[in-house]
Amino acid sequence: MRKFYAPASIGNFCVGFDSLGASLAPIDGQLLGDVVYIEQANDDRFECIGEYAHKLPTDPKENLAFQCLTHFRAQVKSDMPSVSLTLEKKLPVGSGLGSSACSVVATFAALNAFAGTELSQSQMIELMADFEAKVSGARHYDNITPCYLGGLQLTAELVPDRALALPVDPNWYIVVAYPGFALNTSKARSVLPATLTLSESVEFAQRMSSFCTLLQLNRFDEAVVLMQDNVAEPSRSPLIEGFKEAKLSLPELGASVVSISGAGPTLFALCDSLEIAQKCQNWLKSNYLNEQGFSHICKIDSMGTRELV
Ligand SMILES: Nc1ncnc2c1ncn2[C@@H]1O[C@H](COP(=O)(O)OP(=O)(O)OP(=O)(O)O)[C@@H](O)[C@H]1O
Ligand SMILES: N[C@@H](CCO)C(=O)O
Repeated sequence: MRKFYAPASIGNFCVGFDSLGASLAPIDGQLLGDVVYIEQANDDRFECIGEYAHKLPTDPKENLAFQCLTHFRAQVKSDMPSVSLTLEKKLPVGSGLGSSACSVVATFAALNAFAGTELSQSQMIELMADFEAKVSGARHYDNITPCYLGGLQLTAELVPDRALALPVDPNWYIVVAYPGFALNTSKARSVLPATLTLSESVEFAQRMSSFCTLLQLNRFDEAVVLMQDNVAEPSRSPLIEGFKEAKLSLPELGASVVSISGAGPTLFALCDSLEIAQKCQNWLKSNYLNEQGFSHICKIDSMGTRELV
């Protein structure tokens, strides 16, 4: 039996709507992401287990991981031996942590390794993005590529090889807080502005391009100052109970940035010390999470999807 783990990620990373994404590694070593188990079998079998399995449709045909298996057999390797595939669903659905991307990326990574197909990185990314597009209502790569490759990625159709890794400040701590309720990505996309004015578009381009360039120059503190989301956050924040209060309170505790992770409702706070991160996490535990919620203090994961041994 082989096991593949795909980590959670923060889409948009505040300043790069649909174009920046960061992979997450909790500092306590917990696995925050989905795991796929694969082994040869007499016929194709699929099972979904884990803490959030009950939140997914019971019909395997409606599970993205099973759909990836069917697609891989039909389009990539029809003579692949039969497999038993198990998805351990460890991330809540509709969380803003790239939950569907985790299932898709872990499954394709497992199938590619099991079948020995050795698809190129670009082929893998395209396969994965096709499935992300099915559920979120738009083709975007900002959960797929950080989840697959690790790191903070500038990632979009126009980006060479779909992804360019950016340097990150080794001092950054990222507190993620999932409040305990779901927000469907397609719903969170339906409230977005249909158009941006010329000045809004120019400001977005200036922020994102300067942010990426400053990271390349290791001028991290100046990059962080530019982290403001004028594209998605204003229309999405009313959908997320408690977000506005957190956005006001966490900077008083020292957070450098507070923003929505992906489509929400998970919130992330970027902090430049562990002490600040712990204070922010305590506040979030008392004021943002319900009984189903959770929070982790993370670093940016540098490994992406990997086989667990
Ligand atoms: N293995 C799976 N993992 C996650 N979602 C799945 C899976 N299989 C099917 N789905 C369905 O896909 C949809 C995913 O919705 P959505 O894009 O809002 O969630 P998400 O990917 O979990 O969100 P986010 O990227 O914000 O974490 C849901 O309707 C869910 O039932
Ligand atoms: N960039 C996507 C991420 C979805 O998790 C969005 O904000 O809708």
